[in-house]
Amino acid sequence: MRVDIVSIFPDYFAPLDLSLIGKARGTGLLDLSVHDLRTWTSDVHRTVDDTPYGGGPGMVMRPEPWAAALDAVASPAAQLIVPSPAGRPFTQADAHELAELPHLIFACGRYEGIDQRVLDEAAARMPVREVSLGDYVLFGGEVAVIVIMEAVTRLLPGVLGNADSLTEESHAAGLLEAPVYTKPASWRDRAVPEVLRSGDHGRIARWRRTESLLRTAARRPDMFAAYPPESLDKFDRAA
Ligand SMILES: CN1CCCC[C@@H]1Cn1ccc2ccc(-c3n[nH]c(N)c3C#N)cc21
Repeated sequence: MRVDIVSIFPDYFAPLDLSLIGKARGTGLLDLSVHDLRTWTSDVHRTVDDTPYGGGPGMVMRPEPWAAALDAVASPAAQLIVPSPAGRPFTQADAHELAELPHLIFACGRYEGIDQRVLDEAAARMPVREVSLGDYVLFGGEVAVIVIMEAVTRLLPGVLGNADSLTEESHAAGLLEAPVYTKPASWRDRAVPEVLRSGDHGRIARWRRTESLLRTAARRPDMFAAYPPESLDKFDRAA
């Protein structure tokens, strides 16, 4: 997978040199380039913003540098991902869709956002997705891109050592994952649930599913309501 990120703060993406994303870059699973939008400015001050038409607070990112940047990094297979508080909520399903694509371009907005004509112009030649991480306001798109990059990269074949972990985790099966435990068996007078130390894999699987269902019902009624009724086991904590 090829990924191009365009931002006025390219150093924000230093974390993408670390851990499994850094390893994926090193092994060639991920071809990631980070670009400074100011590369495509033409004035001595390297200006990327200007006052908003119609008035209002703050500044808006000018279309010319963005158009030149997108021209420079685009390819026939590219899709443009634009983080925005006005975007559609980004979900695990979106992560799976993006992980299947050959080339992603991320446009990181700042200030009050990017001139709308940049997105309109891009949409004339490639798919454009405006996505939001959630109902809160960030300073810009960079943090969202780091989150999306982690959600997508971990789905690429060969990045996770144990692909099984992708099937059991939260949101993968439409449920929140069950609690996890490790040694010691008792810690500050708190014991690990006996079933997890029973060696009875059937009981363990039933216990984990029940815990997932209970957690999802309690914490994410929206997810629980969407869970196919035919998939619901009876709640059996006597696993
Ligand atoms: C604050 N400031 C004036 C109001 C409008 C937004 C602006 C800041 N800002 C500029 C570009 C940009 C991109 C994404 C986000 C963002 N916020 N929350 C999310 N879930 C986001 C995503 N994904 C915020 C951004």
